Amino acid sequence: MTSDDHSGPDHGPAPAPRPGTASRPGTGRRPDDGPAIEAEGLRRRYAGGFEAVTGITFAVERGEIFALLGTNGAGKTSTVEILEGLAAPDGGSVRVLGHDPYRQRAAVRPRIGVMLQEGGFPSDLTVSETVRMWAGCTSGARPTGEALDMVGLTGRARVRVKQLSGGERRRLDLALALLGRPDVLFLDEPTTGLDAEGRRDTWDLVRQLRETGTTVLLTTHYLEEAEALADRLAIMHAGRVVTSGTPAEVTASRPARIRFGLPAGIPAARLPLSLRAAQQGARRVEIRTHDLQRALTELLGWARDQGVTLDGLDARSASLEEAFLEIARSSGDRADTVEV
Ligand SMILES: Nc1ncnc2c1ncn2[C@@H]1O[C@H](COP(=O)(O)OP(=O)(O)OP(=O)(O)O)[C@@H](O)[C@H]1O
Repeated sequence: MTSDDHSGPDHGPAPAPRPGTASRPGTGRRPDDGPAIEAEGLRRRYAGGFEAVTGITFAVERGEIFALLGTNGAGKTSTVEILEGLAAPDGGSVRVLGHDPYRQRAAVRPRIGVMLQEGGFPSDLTVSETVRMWAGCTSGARPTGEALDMVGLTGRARVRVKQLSGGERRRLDLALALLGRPDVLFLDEPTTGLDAEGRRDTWDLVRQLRETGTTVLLTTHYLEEAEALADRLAIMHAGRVVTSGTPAEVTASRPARIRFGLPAGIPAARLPLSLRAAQQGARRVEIRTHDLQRALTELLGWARDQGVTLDGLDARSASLEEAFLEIARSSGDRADTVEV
């Protein structure tokens, strides 16, 4: 595969010289200054005119883990493919390590690692043969043993790819993306199909890569993954970035939630006015609040005074999942929920 080949699976850096460090025309900035990834007003249109990415802007700083989240069909893959240089934007601009990843592919490709959703390896090769094959067209590749060790596949080196489990294939994909010691690593749903331990191992590896200065852009449907890993994130919906920031920033504006059940014979209407949430007769009550401590204190005080046991009491701060669901939901709050 050459560095200009835009077709098929494309994991690791291809052989090419490292890019020069001349200033970029018009910016006065050297390619090695500034964010690792910059997208400005980025658009992607498919045949028939459907616009999957409708002018998004974001930046990923060097050495940062950045998660791109979104509903199905939000436009994540369409965006990432442009960042990886696999497609040209239909509007706006994109820079990876200071270069246009599509037009200046030879400068960018050797410095990025790509883990696609579907790896597609020759299935008759063994794991170590596959890694050696990719290493053969990667300049400065890690030794095969090191790459396999990083992803926990050392014990499977002699196994044919077709005999690997889905999770093991994801790990092999990751090993190939890491082969060329990339400065920027693109991970498209890296832990899909991995068991809980494999997922944790991958998280540890991604954190170690950040320690050594690697920039990581990942897409994931696992919100706890984004919460655990991402320094910053963006949530996409219908081709737009709806919100972005640190996980704490994204959840900060969302209300906390208290849930409980009332005993039979105690209608929700008996709750203090400031907490009254449920319709008459509803058993499960959900209260949303921007002042969790105050609302909880009031609720517990009321329950004590009334001698009421709150069944299954559960109070929690807003999570990324809630922020995400709020964005994904087209309708408003449920009828038995109130914000206080
Ligand atoms: N080759 C294509 N031709 C036409 N439309 C496409 C093409 N690829 C993707 N789309 C459409 O573009 C939109 C965005 O798709 P994309 O794969 O980027 O979303 P995504 O956020 O990665 O979704 P998912 O989470 O389901 O993987 C979807 O409506 C999809 O149907």
